[in-house]
Amino acid sequence: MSGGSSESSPLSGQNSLSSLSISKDNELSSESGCLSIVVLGASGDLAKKKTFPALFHLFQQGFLQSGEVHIFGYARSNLSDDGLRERIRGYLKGASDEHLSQFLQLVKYVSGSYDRVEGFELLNKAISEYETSKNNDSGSYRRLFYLALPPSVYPSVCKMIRSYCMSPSSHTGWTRVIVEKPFGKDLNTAEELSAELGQLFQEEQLYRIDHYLGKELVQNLLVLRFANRLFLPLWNRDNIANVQIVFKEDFGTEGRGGYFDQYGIIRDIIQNHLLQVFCLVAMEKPVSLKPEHIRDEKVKVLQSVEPIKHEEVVIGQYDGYKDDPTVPDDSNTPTFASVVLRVHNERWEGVPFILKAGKALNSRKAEIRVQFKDAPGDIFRCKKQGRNEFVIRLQPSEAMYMKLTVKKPGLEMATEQSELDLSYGMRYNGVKIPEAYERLILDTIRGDQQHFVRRDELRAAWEIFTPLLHDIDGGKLRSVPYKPGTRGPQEADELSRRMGYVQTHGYVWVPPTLSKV
Ligand SMILES: NC(=O)C1=CN([C@@H]2O[C@H](COP(=O)(O)OP(=O)(O)OC[C@H]3O[C@@H](n4cnc5c(N)ncnc54)[C@H](OP(=O)(O)O)[C@@H]3O)[C@@H](O)[C@H]2O)C=CC1
Ligand SMILES: O=C1O[C@H](COP(=O)(O)O)[C@@H](O)[C@H](O)[C@H]1O
Repeated sequence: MSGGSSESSPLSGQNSLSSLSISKDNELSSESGCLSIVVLGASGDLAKKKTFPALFHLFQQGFLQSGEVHIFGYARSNLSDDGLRERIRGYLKGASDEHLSQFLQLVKYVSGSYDRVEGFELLNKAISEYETSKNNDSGSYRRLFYLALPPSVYPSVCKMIRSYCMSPSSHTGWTRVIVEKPFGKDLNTAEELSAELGQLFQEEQLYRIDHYLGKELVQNLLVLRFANRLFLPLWNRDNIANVQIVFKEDFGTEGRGGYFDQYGIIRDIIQNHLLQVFCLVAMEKPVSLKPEHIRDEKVKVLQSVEPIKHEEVVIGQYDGYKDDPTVPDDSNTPTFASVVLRVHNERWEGVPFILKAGKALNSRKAEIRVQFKDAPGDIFRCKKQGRNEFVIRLQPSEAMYMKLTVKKPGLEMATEQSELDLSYGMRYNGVKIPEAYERLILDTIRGDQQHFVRRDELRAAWEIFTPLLHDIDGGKLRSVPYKPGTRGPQEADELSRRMGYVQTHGYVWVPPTLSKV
């Protein structure tokens, strides 16, 4: 790995990948020069809770180096450099005061509106001053814009960036733009947004972020599926009865009711995060690990999804959701949904994929549960012990475990359900698992689009959900009420049963301990 800057990073600089990028043929190539990272919407929630902490962690690990990088916050609020630094300081954890102040010194603030020339001219001036101050004639000028903003201002902000803030053509380098979801509200609005941004930037410059693609166990899915002989012959309709991809939160919309009510849980979680996970579980093996090969396969599997049937959907809304003054009294917006996807291809015909997400439920977790069919000719008569299940828990406490039937230890020939267990906390004790945003911002700097959503992928995703969303918006499906702190509507468990999911009864997990060797 090449070192890049001569100025030292807090952690010795041995991670200095700020100067490495993944070229089109997936080889690492080196880049040096100035890197300007601009966080637009710097005064907002996402910026302070996710974007700046992610940048800080990259800095701490030496991926961003003082000598090469400068960070600009841009927003309408009237703040000074120190004002922004104070605002984000409390969210930057786990470092010495010295590292923290080194990082904060890299952060500058520019105030301006999102649709006026003056602000963007000021921003460009600030970036250029930094670039020329580095006396960087041979190196490249790299400009990364992170849009931590409501999507309504994406088009005007992107026009301004395109007109006033691009990396100067007098130097080598690049301009890249990270855009946050929601990418539209349905197929038409998403296509309009794509067309507007597409007129301003090449697809290679646009990074549509879905932070679930940055989670450790989501990134593990391709390795798991395609590097393990064990799974290759099993991963299909002959062996798998059903797949559940589940997101649960144990809190409600909490002050975000106004935003949430415009979108609902399908647009907020299922159409993007869970569908991305679904792609990685269901897609065919890509030709190689090149981003385009992977994304080609994702598009193919999305295009093989059949139209969603109303009778294979349950939507719900928790009691008390409408107490939020920003939510209309007659809102039908779902805070819970369970939606069955069916893939019309040779591998998956007949296997239901149940995508379930809900707020204000009984627990917080995100997991993939692959349930296998019963073993034929069961001489142990052990069906009561449950089916094999392979569970990948994305959060909290990353783990993957295979529930399987074993002989109960003892003199009798009795069976019970147990597990092969890979709990990351135990197996990778002390290893820090990177935050999703951290990883994805680093990918952007490296020019690796593998974990970002391509335009045709987005289109295919909206094609699946738009008819259902329009029917919900038009009142053709009604949200069933459910009590906060429960599993959601009973109708959803009923739907899972109808889809062939067989719940295991009597399985008790005993967390492993090495103390009784
Ligand atoms: N390494 C580790 O950390 C391991 C942990 N464990 C723990 O052991 C416990 C049991 O594991 P496991 O059996 O996999 O998970 P659970 O018992 O939590 O859930 C199993 C499945 O049953 C569903 N379910 C739960 N209650 C009902 C109900 N009343 N009606 C219909 N469906 C229901 C769940 O749905 P839903 O998803 O909606 O809740 C889920 O799909 C869990 O807490 C698990 O985290 C087990 C093995 C390894
Ligand atoms: O995108 C979103 O994700 C969060 C959940 O993210 P996680 O990484 O904590 O699982 C969710 O709370 C929010 O509603 C949604 O917009």
